[in-house]
Amino acid sequence: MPSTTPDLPVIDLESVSFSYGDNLVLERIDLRIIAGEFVGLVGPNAGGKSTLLKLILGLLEPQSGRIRVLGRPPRAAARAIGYVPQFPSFPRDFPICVEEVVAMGRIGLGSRWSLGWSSRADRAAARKALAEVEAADLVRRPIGRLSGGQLQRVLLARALVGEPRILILDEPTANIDQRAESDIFDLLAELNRRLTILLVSHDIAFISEYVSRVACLNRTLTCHGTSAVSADTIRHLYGDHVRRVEHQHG
Ligand SMILES: Nc1ncnc2c1ncn2[C@@H]1O[C@H](COP(=O)(O)OP(=O)(O)OP(=O)(O)O)[C@@H](O)[C@H]1O
Repeated sequence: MPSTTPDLPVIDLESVSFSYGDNLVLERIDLRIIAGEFVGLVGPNAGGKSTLLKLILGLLEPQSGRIRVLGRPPRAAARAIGYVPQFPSFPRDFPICVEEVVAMGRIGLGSRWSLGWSSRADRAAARKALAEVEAADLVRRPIGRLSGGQLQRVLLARALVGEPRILILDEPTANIDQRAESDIFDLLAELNRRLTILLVSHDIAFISEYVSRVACLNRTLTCHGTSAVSADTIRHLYGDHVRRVEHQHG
């Protein structure tokens, strides 16, 4: 895989358009993310955020334009991406423990699963990833018995267990309280020391404290430095009726 140099964007979209049938969801999107950036992708409901992530992950193909991830077509680079989906991609009442859920993040990375169970190496990698997200104590816990914040940490560990170079997260803090949200973002700031991060959020005010750049998506894309994410930007994106969410940190 080509190495990440300052000249080679980690994620590069050139004039990408995508429609579901005749519903044009993304129009001529240009987005270039370089190594070490932490980009927040914001926008209204149905603005196309999840669709854009699916294109970068190689789960969808654009009708026009070009996407490169680490210089390669998205599918060829999929192993370099750790993905935290908007909702858990497994039933929460599934009778497995946290360690197995995290180890599943190694399926497809050459790990040897037999009869549906992970190898010793996979479980060791899972415990390492759980320690990194400060959730080592949850290792034997059934997945259905976690709080929202704990579940998000476990899903983050699952994304990290394949040792990706890029982390993509779709609304990772949607259903958790503010304290847990701050903790997750502190963790992401730490991970950003070695990983490039692209994160979808509804909460512009909150993420602008953490990210290096905000990309605003509502079928077309506009990018701002974090300081430019003003009340005007929010009004332009969401309309006057949308309340700006304020958070207290400290
Ligand atoms: N599989 C699909 N088939 C048809 N239309 C879809 C599909 N997935 C999404 N859409 C439509 O595409 C548009 C963009 O959806 P998308 O999920 O990308 O937006 P979003 O910005 O992530 O929204 P939200 O913030 O509500 O999660 C919406 O109008 C949605 O109804």
